[in-house]
Amino acid sequence: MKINTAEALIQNWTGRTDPETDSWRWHQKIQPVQAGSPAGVALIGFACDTGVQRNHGRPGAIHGPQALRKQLANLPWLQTAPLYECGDIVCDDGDLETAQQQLASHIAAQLQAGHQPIVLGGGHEIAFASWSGLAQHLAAAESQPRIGIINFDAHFDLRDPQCQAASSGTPFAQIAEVCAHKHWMFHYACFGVSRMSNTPALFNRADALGVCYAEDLQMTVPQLNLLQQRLDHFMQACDHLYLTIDLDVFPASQAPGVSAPAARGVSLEVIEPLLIQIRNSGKLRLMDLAELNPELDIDAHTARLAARLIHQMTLTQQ
Ligand SMILES: N=CN[C@@H](CCC(=O)O)C(=O)O
Ligand SMILES: [Mn+2]
Ligand SMILES: [Mn+2]
Repeated sequence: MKINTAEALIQNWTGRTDPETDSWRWHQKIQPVQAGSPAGVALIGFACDTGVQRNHGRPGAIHGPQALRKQLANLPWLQTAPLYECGDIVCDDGDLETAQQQLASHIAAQLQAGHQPIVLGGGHEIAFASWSGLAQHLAAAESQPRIGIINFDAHFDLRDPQCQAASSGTPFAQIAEVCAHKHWMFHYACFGVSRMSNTPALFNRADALGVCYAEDLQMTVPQLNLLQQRLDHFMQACDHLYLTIDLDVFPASQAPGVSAPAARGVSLEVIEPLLIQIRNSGKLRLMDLAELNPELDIDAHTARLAARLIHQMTLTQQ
């Protein structure tokens, strides 16, 4: 495990500079986070594909944070909250568990400082670390925090960690185990899950754990209203939201740069309004983006899509 510091990474935030007034871009606004920085959005990288490798996927997500920052750098600045670079946790030695612990502590520290972290993955093993960071932070003030996990994903990622090493396929089952141990509710929604990409054993585990899910086939524009009602109902039962977006939820034509591209997928047309609903709920504490694999991307389509989602989620409610 190693750390890329915020001060080192800030040098990489370069891009176009325009002569007109009111033409700021992200690379001109981002600052390295410091103790006492006013509350803002805190970007943290998790450069890791050890979980994908353990899950027999295609490596490359370790380069995700760098590719994503490159696309974020040139976005026009429409945001109101300050934006901070907080560095990378790099898992370069196969020791996923240590890297996850480091990321969790880093996230908890940023939350404690009043920031809203956005974590740039990295394989979906990021989710166990992200949730653990939020849990650490909330446990300091609440005995039984009501956390809702919203995952946009073609997969449940509920593989049994008792039968296999922790990986990109196990994070939500790991979280369910920790919740059971702590007597916390496990409130998990998976939007976009595909019958073609999950065995019946995983659907059965989802049912046993009371997971709220919408299949890719149900996630169409005519169904959007119903999906919004279901999302609203899910969000009402919790106080804090952790949003995680596995980019393989999108059709392969929109997101080719992932380990396991979707044959069908769910279109941005449907996902974006749901994300805006989550943003506007006032309960979102933490989000991450998982599975961006620049080595498999085509003309950075997936990285651009991921950057758009981050842009959208950091806008103030209109
Ligand atoms: N995070 C990925 N999870 C999927 C990967 C599936 C695949 O590689 O085909 C899973 O374990 O089900
Ligand atoms: Mn997936
Ligand atoms: Mn996943």
